Amino acid sequence: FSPQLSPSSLSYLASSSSSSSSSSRLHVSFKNAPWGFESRLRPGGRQGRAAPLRLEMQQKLSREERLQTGVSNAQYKKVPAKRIRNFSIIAHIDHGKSTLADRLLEFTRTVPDRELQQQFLDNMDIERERGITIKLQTARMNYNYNGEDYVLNLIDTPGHVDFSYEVSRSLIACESALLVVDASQGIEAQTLANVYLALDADLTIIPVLNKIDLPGADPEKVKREIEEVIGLDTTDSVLCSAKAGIGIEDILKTLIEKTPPPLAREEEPLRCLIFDSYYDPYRGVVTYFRIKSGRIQKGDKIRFMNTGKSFLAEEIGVLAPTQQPTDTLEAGEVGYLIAGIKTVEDARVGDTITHEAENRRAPDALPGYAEAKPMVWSGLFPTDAADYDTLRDALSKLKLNDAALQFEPENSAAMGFGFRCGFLGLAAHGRRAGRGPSLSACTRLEREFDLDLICTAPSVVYQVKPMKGEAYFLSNPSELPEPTKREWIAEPYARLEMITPDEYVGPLMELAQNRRGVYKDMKYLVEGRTTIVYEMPLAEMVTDFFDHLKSRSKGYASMEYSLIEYRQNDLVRLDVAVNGEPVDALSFILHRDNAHGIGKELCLKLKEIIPRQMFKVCWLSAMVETSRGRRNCSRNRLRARSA
Ligand SMILES: Nc1nc2c(ncn2[C@@H]2O[C@H](COP(=O)(O)OP(=O)(O)OP(=O)(O)O)[C@@H](O)[C@H]2O)c(=O)[nH]1
Repeated sequence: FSPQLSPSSLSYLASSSSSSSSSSRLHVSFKNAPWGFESRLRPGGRQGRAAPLRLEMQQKLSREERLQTGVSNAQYKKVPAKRIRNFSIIAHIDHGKSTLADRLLEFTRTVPDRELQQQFLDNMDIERERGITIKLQTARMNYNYNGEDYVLNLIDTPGHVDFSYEVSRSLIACESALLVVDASQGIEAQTLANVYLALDADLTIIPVLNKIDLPGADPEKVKREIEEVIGLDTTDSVLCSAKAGIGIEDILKTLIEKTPPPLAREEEPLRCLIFDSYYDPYRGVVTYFRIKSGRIQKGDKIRFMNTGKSFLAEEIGVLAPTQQPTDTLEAGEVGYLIAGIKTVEDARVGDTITHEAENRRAPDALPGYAEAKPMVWSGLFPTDAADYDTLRDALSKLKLNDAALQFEPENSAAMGFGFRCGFLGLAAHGRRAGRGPSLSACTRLEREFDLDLICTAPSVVYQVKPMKGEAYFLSNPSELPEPTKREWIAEPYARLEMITPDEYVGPLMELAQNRRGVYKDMKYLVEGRTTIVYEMPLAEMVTDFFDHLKSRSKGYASMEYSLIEYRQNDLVRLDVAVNGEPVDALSFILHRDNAHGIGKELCLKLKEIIPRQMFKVCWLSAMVETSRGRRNCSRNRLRARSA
């Protein structure tokens, strides 16, 4: 323990899987430690006996230090375009994408020591703890095959559907994709969604059947499933175990032989596709790009074609996987750019970089650019009002790194001052743990900025047509005009695809039906699995749909969704009043048919949660709009117990 560490700089997270198990662990991380180290406290004694804690300390090294240890093959080598292979790894969550990426880096000796940091590519703490990839990371590998030097650019994609636009941009930057499927589980919903994106991007798909070391693995069955459901030929598929390091060389060989090399278009005007960007506090925004045509040089004056902003290319280079500056990069290569950009909003994923000079400028941008818009909104309030400024600064900092994050001040009589924040989507990694959609952002705020926050229930963006004027989008339910002042409300619908073992089809259909789902399609897959398609309001999915899906299917079903359109519905606003005063932060919009039941349930919950007082403090009621005004929906008002 370093003397600089005060108790307040120490935060810990206890994660004990079961109290009786000797594997229960206490994770301790030191916030202000000079070179951040992690320690694990493990019960040292036998099961069930109170015993002194044993302390294991593992010093974490920085990336650079890590690369200096052991032998590395990461030095920048220029090779002609015909010996470059740009590829991605696509998979359903937990099918082993990051583990495989790790193994590839290790096998090509790009990252020398595997023990030092597992899953090099998932480099954020939260991701490592949860084992989920949030941000893209790319890595350049040198590999000698048949006596020739090849460069393999791995573009890691985010695993979750919320990032499907980012996934699609990463895929466009590649020529092939390794489709990793868990050989003990088979195809899952996200496998299909990712394959469709890869097919849209015209990629060569190489099936990789992972986890063949597991006793339950049945690669032949999964191959049949891939052929029948996706229609891919599996003759060239590779069997591997990323964990045990089996089949890695075969993957590299297949990758080199099957992936088409990028087109050599050095003489055409410069066009680089941005597939990722992040904010570095010391260097500004770092942009990752793939050069589709032309050549970029350090010191070039460049232009981002969709935002119209111009910058000077102060530094360009490759990611091997640490940044290695170079002077020039040519068509087919993947690299990074530092150009004094202040926020990631100026270097958006999907934008095209070209030269600023008119005679060198590309005539048109690469297709497919879109601006990421937040789909799920939630209120964030600091539990201590004095933290309001810290929260605002923290959100501004997060925004530097997340172009889709939006926030605006919100003032609630009950909660005080806070912010209404918009996030990209449902973020299954949050729901997995049974928490709200903003978990990832919330956890980061709490962890990195030492804040204690209250997050309100998530809501979606509605479309409202007032009696006078144009329809507009509304993210804050408390701003919904009165029933007499509006014509209609529309809500976003998503196409939902669930894959499940046959025996859970009934419970899952019932779940979808209860959530206002409209049945669309059902198909039988290979050996006892079924895919069911519904169209469902997004609002019905944002809260706990995923948890219910998992519990009704005992964890076996998987889901995937994509937004389709806005549809008008009989929607109303439900206000919650405590002691007669409506609490605006608790307002939400829902279907009229559900209003009574949900309002009543909410009142009962609040009755339990609100602490008892020495005097008659409140009655709780949920009020629902009717065309004539408001109606109290919990008929027998629930009286909170007075002392
Ligand atoms: N037995 C076995 N386990 C594996 C293998 N590959 C990965 N795993 C385990 O599967 C789990 C998930 O692996 P990840 O590599 O994190 O999966 P991922 O697809 O990157 O997951 P996300 O980042 O959440 O999308 C981890 O516990 C791995 O140790 C394998 O070949 N065999």
